[in-house]
Formats: sequence, C-alpha cells, structure tokens
Amino acid sequence: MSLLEQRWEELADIKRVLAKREWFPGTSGNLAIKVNSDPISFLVTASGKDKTKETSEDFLLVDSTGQPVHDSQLKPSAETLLHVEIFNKTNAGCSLHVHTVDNNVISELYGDQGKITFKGQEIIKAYGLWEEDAEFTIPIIYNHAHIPTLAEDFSEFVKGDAGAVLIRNHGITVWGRDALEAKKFLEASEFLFSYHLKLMALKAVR
Ligand SMILES: CSC[C@@H](O)[C@@H](O)C(=O)COP(=O)(O)O
Ligand SMILES: [Zn+2]
Repeated sequence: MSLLEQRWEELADIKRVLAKREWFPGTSGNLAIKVNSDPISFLVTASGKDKTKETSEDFLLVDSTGQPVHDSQLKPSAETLLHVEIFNKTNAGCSLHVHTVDNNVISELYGDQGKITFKGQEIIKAYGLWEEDAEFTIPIIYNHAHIPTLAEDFSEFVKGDAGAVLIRNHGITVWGRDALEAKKFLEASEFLFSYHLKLMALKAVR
C-alpha cells in the first residue's frame, strides 16, 4: 500500500467513527491528514459532501497552500485554510473539525471570555497532562465568514503539534501528531463539553 493509500485509510477510518457518532450534521465538518512533509501535501475532505457516506471521492490531495495537487472536479473543504495553518506551523499529522450541539453551546456560553478552562477531570490526561491539578484551556475565536480572516485569527492559537480551538457557534478544530492523537483530543474535548453542560443543567434545577 502506498503512503497516500495508508493515509487515506486512516482518515476514512476516523471519518467512519465520527459519522457513527453523528458528528457531521448537515454536511458539516472536515478532516485532513498529512501525506508528505517536504513539500507539504495533505488529504482533505471534499467540500459540501455528506460526510456520513463513504465514496472514492471523499478526499483530495492538496499542497501547502490548500490547492489541489491534481486536476479534479472536487473542491477542497471551504475550511482548508485552517488545516493549512496547522500543517505549515506545526509538525501535526492530522486535524479534525466537527460541529456538535455541545461544542456550539459551550462556544456561545464562554465566547465573551474567549476561552474555556477544564480542571479536576481524569480525561484531561488525554491531552498529555498528568498532574493532579492540570488545567486544559481551549481558546474560542469569532466565526468570521471570510475564511482567510478566520484562518488568520485561528493561526494565533496554533502553537504546538497538538491543540484545540473552538470557533464560536460553529465548531471545534483539533489537531495532533497523528490521527490517533487528533481523535483522542477531539473525543476528550467533546466529553468535557457534554459533562460540563449536563452538570450546569442539573445544578440549575436543584
Ligand atoms: C453546512 S456546514 C458549513 C460549512 O461552511 C463548514 O463550516 C463545514 O464545516 C463544512 O464545509 P466543507 O466545505 O464541506 O468542509
Ligand atoms: Zn465548519
């Protein structure tokens, strides 16, 4: 199997798992996986597709600017520039973007503060933080409709090889050194969002 095929399979596996969780409502979401580092190329989901379906046209290869490497009828994700920022600025190997009700509600609740911090939760270890008093902060940025502006704001928070950023009333983008790490970050984040909202709702009725 070529490297391209291997990466395709890895991304397709993640897409399948996230689709089962219903994390791609209304064609939302996009996924990317690096294929080569020098020069950078990565597979990204084709724009506007139903990501719950599996086809041979789910992904296309783009270069470090997000332009398709081969002639194609397919359009790269409208949010490819965010993945471009990640792969150009870090050694990340995979980035994932999903819209869920929980990540949207959290982003609205804490949007004015520009971040949400979690602590005192075992699952924080999924971010590689093992200390008892560890905190994990996820920045929240404004959802500019102009994607180059969104990518510029987003870029400010792309600092390490793994991370997460919430886009207000839009969704979350996470990245990691490889597909497994990106998926782990995404699952841990959604767990924390869901826990936080459930706890808030229960406290409100008590
Ligand atoms: C209907 S979802 C809105 C889209 O603009 C976008 O936010 C998204 O996540 C999916 O866009 P896509 O171009 O398919 O990658
Ligand atoms: Zn989106």
